[in-house]
Amino acid sequence: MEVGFLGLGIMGKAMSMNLLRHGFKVTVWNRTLSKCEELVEHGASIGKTPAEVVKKCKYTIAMLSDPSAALSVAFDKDGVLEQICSGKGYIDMSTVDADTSSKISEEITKKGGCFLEAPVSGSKKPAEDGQLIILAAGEKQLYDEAIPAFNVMGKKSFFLGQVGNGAKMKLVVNMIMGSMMNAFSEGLVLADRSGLDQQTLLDVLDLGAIANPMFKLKGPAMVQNNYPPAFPLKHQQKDMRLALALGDENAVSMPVAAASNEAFKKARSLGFEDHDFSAVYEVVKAPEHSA
Ligand SMILES: NC(=O)C1=CN([C@@H]2O[C@H](COP(=O)(O)OP(=O)(O)OC[C@H]3O[C@@H](n4cnc5c(N)ncnc54)[C@H](OP(=O)(O)O)[C@@H]3O)[C@@H](O)[C@H]2O)C=CC1
Ligand SMILES: O=CCCC(=O)O
Repeated sequence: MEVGFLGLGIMGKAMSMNLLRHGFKVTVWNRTLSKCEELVEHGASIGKTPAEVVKKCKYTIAMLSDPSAALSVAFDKDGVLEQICSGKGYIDMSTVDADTSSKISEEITKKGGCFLEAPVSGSKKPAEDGQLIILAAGEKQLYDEAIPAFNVMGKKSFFLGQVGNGAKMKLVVNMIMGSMMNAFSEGLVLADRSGLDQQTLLDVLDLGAIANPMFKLKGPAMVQNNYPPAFPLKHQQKDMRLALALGDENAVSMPVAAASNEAFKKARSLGFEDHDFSAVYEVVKAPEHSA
């Protein structure tokens, strides 16, 4: 199966590498073209523009930072829309809001192409290990055709119906995750300031009802003030912002998420945007601190 892949950041690089490892023919494009080189060493071809990739491939996947990047790659000069046509599918796996996804879907469909949104749960390591959770919505036939690729990139795929449902599900999940990270950070600070050992807190948490892979993975690094970027904080803040907008649209009051968003915004303004999102711990610990 020949697929195009647009966007070779933390996630896109790992996902496209997995496709190559499993025998897919992959043509890659990245805004910063030099990032394509490592993939080429592993057998990928390069497309000079998103349009060139779409022209060459029946299926093209995108994994881009945010709504403005997703719109730009689809709509701008040399973008996806220039070459999408009947018989071709476009699968956007970026985390965006439902409106962005719907705009892209509408224009792809007008040109005769098929569209699927398919954001993912899971971070750098699950992407490397092909263990993502795929939250797809849109054209069911394209979903069925994409299953061989999804099976390589993920451990489970959900088909959630009409375009927008995948985006919304992803934002709900990340809203919960961002709020949990803030509560976890407060707990680590409270343990420390009240004279408890933080490692013991991690051990206690890991044995109880609120044990979870995120605390287990990030906790030991956080207590060492170490935040190697797996999920960049700027993207978590984008997801909190988009989830809060979804809350506004649906008149859902989310004071916990709103307070968490403030902490992520503060962390961004202090220079932690490219650190892992667990760096929000720095703000909870010492709001006056800077990176
Ligand atoms: N990291 C994670 O744990 C997870 C991330 N996600 C989501 O996946 C998406 C990608 O995340 P991740 O790989 O971590 O992000 P990165 O910041 O590592 O990569 C972002 C990618 O988007 C590209 N990009 C940014 N702006 C533009 C633009 N205007 N035009 C074209 N390309 C652009 C970048 O290109 P360039 O290299 O040129 O900057 C890069 O390829 C995001 O939506 C994120 O929320 C979802 C699940 C987990
Ligand atoms: O969007 C990023 C999600 C990160 C994760 O699920 O661990």
